[in-house]
Amino acid sequence: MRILMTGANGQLGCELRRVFASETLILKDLPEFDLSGLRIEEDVVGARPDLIIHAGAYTDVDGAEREPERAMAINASGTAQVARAAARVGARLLYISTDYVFPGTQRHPYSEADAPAPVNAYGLSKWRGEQAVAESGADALIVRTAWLYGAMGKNFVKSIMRAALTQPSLRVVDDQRGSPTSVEDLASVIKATATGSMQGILHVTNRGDCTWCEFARAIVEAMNLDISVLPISTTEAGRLAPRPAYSVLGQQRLARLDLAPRDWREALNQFVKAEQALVTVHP
Ligand SMILES: NC(=O)C1=CN([C@@H]2O[C@H](COP(=O)(O)OP(=O)(O)OC[C@H]3O[C@@H](n4cnc5c(N)ncnc54)[C@H](OP(=O)(O)O)[C@@H]3O)[C@@H](O)[C@H]2O)C=CC1
Ligand SMILES: Cc1cn([C@H]2C[C@H](O)[C@@H](COP(=O)(O)OP(=O)(O)O[C@H]3O[C@@H](C)C(=O)[C@@H](O)[C@H]3O)O2)c(=O)[nH]c1=O
Repeated sequence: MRILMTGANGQLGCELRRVFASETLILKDLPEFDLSGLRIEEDVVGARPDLIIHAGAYTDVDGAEREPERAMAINASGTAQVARAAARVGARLLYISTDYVFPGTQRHPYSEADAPAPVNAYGLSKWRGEQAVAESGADALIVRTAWLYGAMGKNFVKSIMRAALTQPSLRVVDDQRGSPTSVEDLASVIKATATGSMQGILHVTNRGDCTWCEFARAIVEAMNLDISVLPISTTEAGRLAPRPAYSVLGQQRLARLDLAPRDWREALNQFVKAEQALVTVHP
């Protein structure tokens, strides 16, 4: 199978390359492949893929608030080109989207049928991307995930692990709730749904939920460190972009497929141990 991956050098892209290593991979990322450019559709059509996994995106949430047009060009217009190309060549398309499409006003998990209403520019641009995928007529599955971490690239787990080794205490937001997700677990669900006929939207996260502060405490605990993690409010954190206060994604559709991933703590503990082992071997 010829698989075209966008965002191939990102944190999810690196894991997808590992999982799909036995297939013919067409890897796309900056600088040669720029989703904000005008040649994306032709480029993808020319590659004649059977499957497209579209993970490339502008993912800096505060950055998107500063330059919303650029986020929109990449995440919405770029995605529209990828989706049109998928429809033209008859390729199946998996588009990776986010919990940040939801407003966060609910206090029970969002289902695939709930209406998005993003509170920040990143979330809006990703939702526009979803709409373009749905309108393209391609054989497409929108995979919404959340709070991703993996060995490659920047993420919350690696930031907290670094900070915990150098700071006596940490201050972390305690009024936003979501579901941490390991790229390893997400990639195995992506693999399971890559072929087949599932369409529409699928929510995929690790099981369970927490606040960022609870997440940070679990990271510190997994590191066997005894430092305090102090809860703060979103306002105190002073980040530019608003974030949903609650963005837990309901997993009913995933459970029906018998694909429900592990509890977030189990996945996190394994990840932290592996990261620590790496640091011990290569100081
Ligand atoms: N990270 C998270 O917590 C979550 C992510 N998602 C979604 O999952 C997907 C993968 O995320 P993740 O791997 O974490 O993100 P990364 O930022 O690690 O990877 C995104 C990749 O896209 C590339 N990219 C950025 N701008 C462009 C552009 N103009 N043209 C082409 N490629 C570009 C990035 O390159 P460079 O690094 O050089 O900018 C990077 O390689 C994204 O679609 C994201 O929206 C969904 C939920 C949670
Ligand atoms: C590192 C850190 C973060 N925070 C807060 C800031 C923010 O409100 C919250 C999360 O911070 P981050 O900047 O790591 O995460 P953020 O960029 O909001 O993460 C999001 O990324 C995009 C791409 C997604 O799609 C989402 O699912 C989600 O993972 O935690 C602290 O309070 N203290 C800290 O030390």
